Amino acid sequence: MSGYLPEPPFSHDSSAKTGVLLINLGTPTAPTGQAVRPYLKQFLSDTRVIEIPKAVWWLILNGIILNVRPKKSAEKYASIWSKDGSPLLVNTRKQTSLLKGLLGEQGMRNVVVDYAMRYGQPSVETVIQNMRVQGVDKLLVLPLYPQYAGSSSATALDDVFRVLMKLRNMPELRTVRHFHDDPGYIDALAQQVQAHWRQHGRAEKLLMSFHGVPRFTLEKGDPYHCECLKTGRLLAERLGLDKEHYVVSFQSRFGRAEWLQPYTSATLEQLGRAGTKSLDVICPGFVSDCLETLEEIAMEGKHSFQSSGGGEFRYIPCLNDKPQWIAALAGIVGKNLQGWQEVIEQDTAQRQQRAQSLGASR
Ligand SMILES: C=CC1=C(C)c2cc3[nH]c(cc4nc(cc5[nH]c(cc1n2)c(C)c5CCC(=O)O)C(CCC(=O)O)=C4C)c(C)c3C=C
Ligand SMILES: [Fe+2]
Ligand SMILES: [Fe+2]
Repeated sequence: MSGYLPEPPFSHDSSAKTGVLLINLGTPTAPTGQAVRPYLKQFLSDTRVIEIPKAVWWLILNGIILNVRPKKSAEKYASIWSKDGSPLLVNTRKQTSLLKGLLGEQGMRNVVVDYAMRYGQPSVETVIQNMRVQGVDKLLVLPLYPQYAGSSSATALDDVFRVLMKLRNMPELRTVRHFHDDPGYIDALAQQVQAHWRQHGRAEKLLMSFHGVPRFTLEKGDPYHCECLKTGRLLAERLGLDKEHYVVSFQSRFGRAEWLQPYTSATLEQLGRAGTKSLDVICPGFVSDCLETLEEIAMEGKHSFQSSGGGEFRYIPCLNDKPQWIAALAGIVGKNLQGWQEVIEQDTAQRQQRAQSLGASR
């Protein structure tokens, strides 16, 4: 038996299509220890995420972490869970359907848009197979992480490559590495901050908190840190903020190793101790609100800032389903589809002509 996945049935009639596959991290199916455990097991078994010798990590993961963390994480998930499910999933689903609508309005025919999750469901394999059944033979993959990191974007792309290795008839492939300095994305963030300022006024400082990664990854050549700083600088420039009025920090430290600094938690405490009267906080590295923004920042972060002496804490939501973000996403997709759409349109026109002339000769 070959290790290939089945090929979709061949159809002479189906015209070729482009697939746009958005990939996000994934999230548990329920805010319970039982549901969080397999999610964490898959996530934390990824060697792009945990770079400790496999045998040692296996013991720590199975002996300690998977016995303790699922219950604790589940309590945190329960505090942010919505009636439609995990915010990360709900937001990713909305973004997908809004992007599909906008690309259609922009006249991009024969484009199939869908999302998959790196960990959990829907899996990359299921979604790619489903796209192939719909006639997709050109695939654009866009990990929903503005800044490239080995532990986020690269592992999402690994998943795609693993699926392609199992296909006899591979689609053409393009990948988006990052969009940390894309003008549409920076502009969407700036509009989000400005809308918040119009509603609540402007705080003393703006804190931009990005997800952290271990510090050694920077030393070994991962560009993530530089890309976060660049996003921060571009956003500050776009908002007209000078260096005293904004701070970039890194959150979500996992384990004992040093991660990128300054840590968000320590920064919030310092700002609180320094008597900061009001603070705006945004998480520009997340395009969807999720556990790390809604619980760790908007709840825990607020508490540590205020209990250290800080004043008003105003969390600015992620881009989620904001029209300016969906427009930016469509712009990134459009740029990356250049050339392909023309081929598909020519192909469709030729098919139609052939069908017409066949009809006329009958
Ligand atoms: C924004 C990009 C992300 C990078 C880079 C990233 C690296 C990274 N994460 C962990 C460990 C955990 N992260 C967890 C949640 C989580 N992480 C991201 C994004 C990035 N992670 C998101 C969007 C989320 C939220 C998921 C949701 O369901 O809402 C978790 C799970 C929650 C918990 O138990 O704390 C872990 C664990 C590491 C180790 C790492 C880089 C090495
Ligand atoms: Fe993470
Ligand atoms: Fe966290």
